[in-house]
Amino acid sequence: MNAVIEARGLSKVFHTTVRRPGLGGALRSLVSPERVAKVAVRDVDFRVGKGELLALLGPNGAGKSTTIKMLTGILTPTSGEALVAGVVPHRDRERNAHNIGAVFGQRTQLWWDLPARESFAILRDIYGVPEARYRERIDEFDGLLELSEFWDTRVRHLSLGQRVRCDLAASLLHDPPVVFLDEPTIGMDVVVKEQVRRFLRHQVEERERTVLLTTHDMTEVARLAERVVLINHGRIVLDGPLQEIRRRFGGTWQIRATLADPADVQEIERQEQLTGGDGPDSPHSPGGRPGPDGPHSPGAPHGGQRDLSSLPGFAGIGVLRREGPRVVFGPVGDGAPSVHEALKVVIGRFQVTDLALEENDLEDVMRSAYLSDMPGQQHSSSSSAAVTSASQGG
Ligand SMILES: Nc1ncnc2c1ncn2[C@@H]1O[C@H](COP(=O)(O)OP(=O)(O)OP(=O)(O)O)[C@@H](O)[C@H]1O
Repeated sequence: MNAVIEARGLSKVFHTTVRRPGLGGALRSLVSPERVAKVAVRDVDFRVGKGELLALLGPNGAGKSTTIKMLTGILTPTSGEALVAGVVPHRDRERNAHNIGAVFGQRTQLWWDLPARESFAILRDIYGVPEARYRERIDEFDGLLELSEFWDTRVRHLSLGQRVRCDLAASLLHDPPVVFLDEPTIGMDVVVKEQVRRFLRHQVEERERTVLLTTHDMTEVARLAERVVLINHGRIVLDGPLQEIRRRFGGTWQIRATLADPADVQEIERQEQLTGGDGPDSPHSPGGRPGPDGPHSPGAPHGGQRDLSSLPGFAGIGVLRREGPRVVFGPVGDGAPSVHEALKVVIGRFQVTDLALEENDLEDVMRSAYLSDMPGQQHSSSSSAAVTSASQGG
């Protein structure tokens, strides 16, 4: 992959002065200030290719904004290197500014007392955008974000959703190949969020921009990101496709199917007997929906019980429950496929008359992923996702 954004061993340590409690403590702090080092980002490596949207995810205080600030040149890394469109951001801020657009959801780059139209004209002049190009882009952005209805309103009077739409358009006026978005849709209503997501998809798919996005909104992640980097305590704990994260931390899907062919039902019965299953709907069968803790949760089939792995293509797929021809398939073990892969296998092998899917909510998946990043926990490695075991950072 030809990387457009590259972080190599990127680290940032903040040094802050702590105030001791009480009046005596305050006086002592004045005379001999106590300095503490906070490692916000440690040894972070990732690459993002042209036309790729990567979601940088992690709990509060994980180090996402600090990483973005180093990649935009706002902060200088303590060690390691950032390279964005061939430029080291903090060393060549001017060239970097021409290559990137950035939106920090909580702040604006527009002039508070000017109407949006005038802010845009100033940015056009700063970046030297030719008039014809400027018109073209404004038309494109207006078509996607409906800016003209508040074009002449002072920025200070815009609603949050209107202001962020303006900020998004403003950040792309100079046609940068790289865009950084730090929680761009925070506080927006669902309609505006969807509009912004369509806009971002357009920028990635049609304009081949490279986008690095942080968000706590899992719907956003599901709609926009194919690949995610998960950061916790300043370290990368996982870098891989969203499907891989679902598989690893949220292997709790179910496929409910009614088999049309009695021969298929017999085949399943045979497999159940072969793998030492307790038979359909025994008191020992897993019963309800597996828990949110992944394949090893108490509800998931385990230890080969009702495992269908010996059927071609069924590795990692088992029977959770069965009542005659009505079968509930679910994941078995660490190598379980995603619900979409499993669905292909099930309908490829069996004729079904009735089908329903249930997949774990992405919020639950991410909660499991965040919680799994505890000292002493090891993630097993995988072919399609680079996984690093992380210890708790300071
Ligand atoms: N200027 C600073 N001085 C000292 N510590 C800082 C500074 N900026 C950030 N930190 C600390 O670095 C850590 C990472 O913060 P950062 O803002 O990067 O997290 P984040 O993942 O973006 O969190 P959130 O999702 O809450 O925005 C936090 O512990 C934070 O307190």
